[in-house]
Amino acid sequence: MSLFLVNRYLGEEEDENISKEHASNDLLAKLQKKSKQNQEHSLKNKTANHTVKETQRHDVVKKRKSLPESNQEAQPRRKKKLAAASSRDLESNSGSAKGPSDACLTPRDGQKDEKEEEATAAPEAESEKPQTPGFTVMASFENKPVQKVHRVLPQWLAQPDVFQREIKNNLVPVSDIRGLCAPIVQKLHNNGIDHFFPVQAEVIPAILENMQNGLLIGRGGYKPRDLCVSAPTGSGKTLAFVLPIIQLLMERVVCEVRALAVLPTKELAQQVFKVFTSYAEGTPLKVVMVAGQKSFAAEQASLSEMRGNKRRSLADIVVSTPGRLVDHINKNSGFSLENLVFLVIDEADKMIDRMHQSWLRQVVKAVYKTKSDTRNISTFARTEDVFVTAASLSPPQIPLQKLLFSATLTQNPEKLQQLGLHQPRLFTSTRNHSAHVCNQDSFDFPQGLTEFYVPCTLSKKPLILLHFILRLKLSPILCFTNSRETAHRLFLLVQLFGGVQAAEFSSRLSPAERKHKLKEFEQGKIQLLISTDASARGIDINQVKCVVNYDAPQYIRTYIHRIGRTARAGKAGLAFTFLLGVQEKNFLQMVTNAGSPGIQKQIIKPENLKSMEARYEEILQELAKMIKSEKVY
Ligand SMILES: Nc1ncnc2c1ncn2[C@@H]1O[C@H](COP(=O)(O)OP(=O)(O)OP(=O)(O)O)[C@@H](O)[C@H]1O
Repeated sequence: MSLFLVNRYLGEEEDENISKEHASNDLLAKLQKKSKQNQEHSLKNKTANHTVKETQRHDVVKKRKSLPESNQEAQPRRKKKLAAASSRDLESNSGSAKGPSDACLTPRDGQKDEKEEEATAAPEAESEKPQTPGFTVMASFENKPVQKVHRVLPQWLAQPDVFQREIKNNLVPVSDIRGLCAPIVQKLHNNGIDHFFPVQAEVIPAILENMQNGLLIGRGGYKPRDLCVSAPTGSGKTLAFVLPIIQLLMERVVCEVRALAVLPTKELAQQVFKVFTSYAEGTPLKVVMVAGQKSFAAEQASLSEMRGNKRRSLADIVVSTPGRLVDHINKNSGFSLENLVFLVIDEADKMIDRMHQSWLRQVVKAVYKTKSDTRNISTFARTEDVFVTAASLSPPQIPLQKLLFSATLTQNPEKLQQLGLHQPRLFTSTRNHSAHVCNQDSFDFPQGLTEFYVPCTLSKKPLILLHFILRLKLSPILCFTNSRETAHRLFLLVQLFGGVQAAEFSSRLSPAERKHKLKEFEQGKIQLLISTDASARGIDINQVKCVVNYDAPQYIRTYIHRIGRTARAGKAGLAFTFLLGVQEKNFLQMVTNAGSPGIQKQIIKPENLKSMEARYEEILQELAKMIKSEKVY
């Protein structure tokens, strides 16, 4: 019995009574006859066409030689010929094998060369071809205004997990977070933390939910999803990854590098290292920093040691900068990432910009570099599979989960794609994520921040800054310049003026000096820290009341990170940007487009600066001499 009924064409005179075999023989004979007829027919046509084409070509040449014909006259005649040809085709319809595409014509006005004549003449002769009665005039267009195309986000970016931006009114008691173990809760309590900030309350459980019996396993036994977190500056992103990582690794038996946090600068690496160390205290976990603050050999010794002829890891958690990390991957045979489970990419947008250094490719290569001997004895496999299938998970894999954090995370899928994320999940407080259409340069600003811009001239900038400290008592002030030369010059000027405890912070200083200056600033020993963008990102300095953009930042991301050094952890803060007349329009536009809740104008009256002007004129000359002598040495 057949499974499917196949209907076959049996010809017009199908006789119900004849046998199947008989019918198919008949049909075959009929088809053969028809095919023979068609062949003869097409042969005849070819000969006829050739003769007609030749005659046409002769006619065209003759016409050209004798009388020039205007387009207006020629066009209707050509149309008539075509219409006649197509109606003949429709009538005859002799079952020619040629397709309708042969009949497509595109006559153009005002062009009458030999080719065109051929094109119009040929279909006239090829009477067998089916043709459409009308024809489309090409090369003519309507001048419509072009509609703007909006980028459409992939689903994970368009539908994120959204949390509250406002911190103070949305604190979550630590005890409300499921899955946090008692030692971590105790540690938080000791550090004076009884409530989580919104980003922490959302992200910590999301990382913890993949932990089962000390193993990292995603939903349904698959690889866990990678997480991207976009939250305002000072919203507590560091604890959001430090706490779950410590909790998930604290039960480990053998010491191996299982978590790696990569940050763009030494200062940031130092800061995150401190937080990891503080929460790893009292657990067997060892945290090591490799950011170039010590010699390579010293870092090498802190990462691993040789026991007999066996390598032994001395680090569970490594905090690093990309350059030094790549050095250790390539030159330190004792550094292994084969057991890595968490890869934290902090300040992720900055780290994506550093992708040309191919640090991530090197990390991934080191992670999946399992030696053949260990593969045989290990219960778990480590292979870099493009597709996650049941087969690819047998034997069970050691997964690698990527955790991305930034206050200005790019929404550009092309850029994010470079990170090779696995089914990513986005956590954000940004409002515009709800729409499928995105504005790439829109970000969330800290709730407690008040923004001002100060219209000024170049020569009045130092006086306004001094006025802020000496009269308005706004210190401690973190002041940003666009270059280290400006930072240095301004520092010298303020020092010469006197009455203000100032310091500079730029690449002119050694890492140790920079660390020292930051410490003094935090302790309140320095009222004014004049810095380049070296301290703009991620640096968490307690009690910065006020940020001054002495030079207006060129990019919105720079602005957001600079002003984010104040109004941290739900506190209030002020941000002033000095603007020259020519900068005002563009700067205000940039800030408004970025989603700023509002930037107010702050005018400093000239009479408020008058009393400082004489002294200022005096020191300008001294400053010029000082800079000249510095250049000589
Ligand atoms: N739950 C909490 N309770 C009180 N203070 C907290 C809490 N979480 C974090 N903090 C403090 O808030 C400050 C900002 O935290 P953190 O540096 O992690 O912010 P961030 O979001 O990483 O900022 P940035 O984007 O600028 O790097 C820190 O001083 C931190 O100690």
